[in-house]
Amino acid sequence: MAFGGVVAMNEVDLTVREGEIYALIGPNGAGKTTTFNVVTGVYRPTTGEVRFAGQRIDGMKRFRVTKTGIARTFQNIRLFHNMSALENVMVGLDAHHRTGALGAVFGMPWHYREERRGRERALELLDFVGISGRADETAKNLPYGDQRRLEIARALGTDPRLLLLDEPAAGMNPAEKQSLQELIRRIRDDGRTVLLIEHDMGLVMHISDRVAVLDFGQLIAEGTPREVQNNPKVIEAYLGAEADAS
Ligand SMILES: Nc1ncnc2c1ncn2[C@@H]1O[C@H](COP(=O)(O)OP(=O)(O)OP(=O)(O)O)[C@@H](O)[C@H]1O
Repeated sequence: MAFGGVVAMNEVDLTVREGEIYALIGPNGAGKTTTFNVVTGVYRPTTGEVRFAGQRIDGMKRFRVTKTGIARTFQNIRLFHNMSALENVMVGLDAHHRTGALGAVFGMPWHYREERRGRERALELLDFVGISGRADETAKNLPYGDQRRLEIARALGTDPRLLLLDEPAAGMNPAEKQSLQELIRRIRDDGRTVLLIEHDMGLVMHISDRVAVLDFGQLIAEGTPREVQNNPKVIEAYLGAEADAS
């Protein structure tokens, strides 16, 4: 993936297996978010392919990618700040509803039935992520950790086979990180695959089945957490980044 002269990802070849928790790590600017954007249809890769469950998805429009079974959260939380937690999840579900706005305008009975079902499903999802007690609170008033959970609930609303989480632990305290870790495991145990960008190495090394390391747009290592931690190229990339920052 190139942006003018900047090659953000260069010959990155990754395979995420069904049912695993796979982490993408690397110093700032390594190409992690770009990878998410290429997978989810925000960018069309300059060259190369993206396949999901055997199907080519590179260059597909974002809503089509969603329909194939991929959902994501963002590094900077993107919620409807003035809506309640419940409404935020329901909006995500609406994309999959049959009747939509027309049914609402004409007061169709099936619309109300679907709305009731949507409400129930949204509550289930809030319960799953552990914030059902805050369903009616306005999103912007939720504590930061709960806003991140709400984003995950909303992403799960499309019933994805693959969930991409962009720095889910950012800004969380240790207790919140611990329960996030459990939540990510439950998402996987629910039959979904998780692809994760995360800077918190403790969390990454605890929950990931495999880890890929990007540096300057190149894939420099891939393997189990232990393999990656002991890889000299990885150690160098991180130490180099620290030296640059100091
Ligand atoms: N739309 C864009 N236009 C131009 N350059 C871009 C664009 N998106 C990303 N880049 C460049 O691609 C490179 C990789 O950026 P990316 O955001 O993917 O890194 P990252 O690994 O996610 O970093 P961070 O951990 O800081 O979020 C950077 O040099 C960035 O400036």
